[in-house]
Amino acid sequence: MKVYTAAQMRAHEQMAVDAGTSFEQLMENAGGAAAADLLRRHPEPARALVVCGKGNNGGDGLVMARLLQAEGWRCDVVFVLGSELSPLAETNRRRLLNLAGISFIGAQALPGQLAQQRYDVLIEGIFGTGFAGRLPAAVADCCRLLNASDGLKVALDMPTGLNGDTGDVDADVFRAELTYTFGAYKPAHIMDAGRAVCGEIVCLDIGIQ
Ligand SMILES: NC(=O)C1=CN([C@@H]2O[C@H](COP(=O)(O)OP(=O)(O)OC[C@H]3O[C@@H](n4cnc5c(N)ncnc54)[C@H](OP(=O)(O)O)[C@@H]3O)[C@@H](O)[C@H]2O)[C@H](O)CC1
Ligand SMILES: [K+]
Repeated sequence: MKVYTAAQMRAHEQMAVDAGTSFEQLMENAGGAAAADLLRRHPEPARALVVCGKGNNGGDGLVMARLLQAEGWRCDVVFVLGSELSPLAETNRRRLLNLAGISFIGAQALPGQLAQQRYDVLIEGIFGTGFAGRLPAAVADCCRLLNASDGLKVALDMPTGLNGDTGDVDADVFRAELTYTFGAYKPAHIMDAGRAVCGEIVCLDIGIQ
């Protein structure tokens, strides 16, 4: 079992890029592998909420949204840390514009939306390996809302509020039922406190060593 810290992930990602795979392709591989597994579990078109931060963890969610909508899913996308995204997340946000089945909802509208709309799947791409420090209040509020909502709770790489390197768990951590991690497990995935908030953990190949 491969277990990589955030720094080791960055090093292996760079090795893959040096060997000819672009960062963009790595993100496509991550979102693509997660979407493929989800589609095997839910072959019928369903309705998903994709909650994104501003980094590449959210970018993985945006790739998933595109691939799920291509299979007839309806995906609502929300950005909880503003609209200034990482370059790769922005590229994948643009790819969603004008696609049937994709709607963008404002972060302010999320509580009302969750009260009136039942989602089959909640995909959380707020923070991954780039997370450090404490959860911002807006993110903690969002995680509480998501935790109280129906629908399969899916975390990308790690549930937001779980530090992948240290295993520290915030009180308002997203409580996932399924965690898709990419390239390798992260230290928190094999710690008891971390495992308790990840649900089933599926490690997906994205083309790094
Ligand atoms: N490593 C790989 O091979 C691949 C990784 N993928 C996915 O990308 C994420 C990691 O993406 P990254 O952009 O590095 O980081 P995150 O998306 O987790 O978040 C970074 C942004 O979050 C901000 N941040 C961090 N901590 C806080 C905090 N406490 N409060 C507020 N904001 C925070 C940070 O901003 P800074 O200003 O602090 O720098 C970043 O903007 C990985 O987990 C995978 O899901 C690829 O898609 C595939 C290859
Ligand atoms: K996440």
